[in-house]
Amino acid sequence: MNETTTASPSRRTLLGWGGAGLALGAAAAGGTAAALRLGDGSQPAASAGDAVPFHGAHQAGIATPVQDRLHFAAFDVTTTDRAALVALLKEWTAAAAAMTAGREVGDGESSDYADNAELPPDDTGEALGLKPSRLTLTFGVGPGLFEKDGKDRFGLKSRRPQALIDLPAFPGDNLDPARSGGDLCVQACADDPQVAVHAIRNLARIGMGRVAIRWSQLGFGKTSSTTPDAQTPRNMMGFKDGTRNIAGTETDRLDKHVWVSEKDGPDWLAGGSYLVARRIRMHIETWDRASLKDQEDTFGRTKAEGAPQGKQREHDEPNLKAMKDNAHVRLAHPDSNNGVTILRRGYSFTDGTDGLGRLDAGLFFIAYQRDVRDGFVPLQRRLAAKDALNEYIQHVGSAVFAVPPGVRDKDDWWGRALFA
Ligand SMILES: C=CC1=C(C)c2cc3[nH]c(cc4nc(cc5[nH]c(cc1n2)c(C)c5CCC(=O)O)C(CCC(=O)O)=C4C)c(C)c3C=C
Ligand SMILES: [Fe+2]
Repeated sequence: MNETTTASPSRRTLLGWGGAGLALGAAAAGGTAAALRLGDGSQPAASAGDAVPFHGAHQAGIATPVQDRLHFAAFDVTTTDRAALVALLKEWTAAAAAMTAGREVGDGESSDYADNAELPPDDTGEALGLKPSRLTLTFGVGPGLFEKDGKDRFGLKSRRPQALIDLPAFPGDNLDPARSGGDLCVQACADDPQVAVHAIRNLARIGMGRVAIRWSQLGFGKTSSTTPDAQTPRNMMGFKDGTRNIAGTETDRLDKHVWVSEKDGPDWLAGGSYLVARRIRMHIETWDRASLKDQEDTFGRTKAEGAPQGKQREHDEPNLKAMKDNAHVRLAHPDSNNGVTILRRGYSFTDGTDGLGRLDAGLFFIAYQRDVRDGFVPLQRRLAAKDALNEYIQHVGSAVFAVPPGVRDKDDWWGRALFA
């Protein structure tokens, strides 16, 4: 698994080192960043400025510790040329490896480093001087890449995973097509919002003429944790969110519930996962008028401590029968769903106010799973039918992506096995 490295030179420092910086960058691209940067083989301790290695068996940004900020982008592929798409994915991979290591895209931002001062710089520059900030870039492919309007656009139709279904409609959905779907996605997570936004902006810029951003979502205040020792974050409803999630260290549970195995197929996806994203709007003003008792009954947990109802401490084992029949946690718990378990990695969002003066705020829900047909779909069917939380939320955006395994080394690239 990808580990966080402690040495965290800023982008400018790396440039300042000149040749040394370039040599370090090349080594990072070879997958030895952690060892080189530490130099002593010791285990790294994560902190907010660090770099998370880009190369590995699985993509970073799934089981790796959750960062503070999100910029998620879904892209439409606008080119019809398979070779142009492949070239883009190679360029994206090189740029992603550089940015996650805290380096600039291509030759950099300023004309000092560009080949030709008459051209725009390779990097837009706003992350210059900022630390890597644990930036992870996680890449996925949507159903439309395989087939759209009955057309096999890139000769990939036969390679579509059976589990990459078009999600069914759920009761209560009010999905906006302009905030749903996408042929490709990139999930950028970082501890500094400017680093995450810079990454998506530069990928979009590289993709000009071949892809176009369909929709994107900024997120803050992570609403999940893959590191159970850390304090559990709270969502916009004021409740601890992520108490019972799969931890990044639980390799058995990750293998069982998150990573696609070789026998699941298809081959190109082994070691990858499936991502479901849902933009879930909260009716904040209604929630804020609900009594504490109603709020706690809605989730089946206490607000202050986050303990399951009838228990004292946050991490006490829930007694589902102590919760109301329609409590969110009771309905979502694996014991109520034949063991169904997903890895949640969502973020809060606030996108100003709507035309009626209400906050446009909520949860940008992200879940990773080994098969959406045994993960998000049955869970959401149950929640959509019965969840007390439905009084206060509405799903307004939706997308599903297959997330390939990790990029192995500097010769590998996002989607290589798919296009092979
Ligand atoms: C389809 C899956 C889920 C959706 C959609 C969903 C939306 C949603 N959840 C919260 C807040 C909380 N969820 C909590 C637990 C929880 N939620 C899901 C699944 C979905 N949630 C699961 C599988 C679980 C874990 C159940 C368990 O094993 O006990 C909690 C409790 C704390 C925790 O365990 O994380 C909160 C709080 C909101 C606000 C929301 C939509 C806006
Ligand atoms: Fe939930």
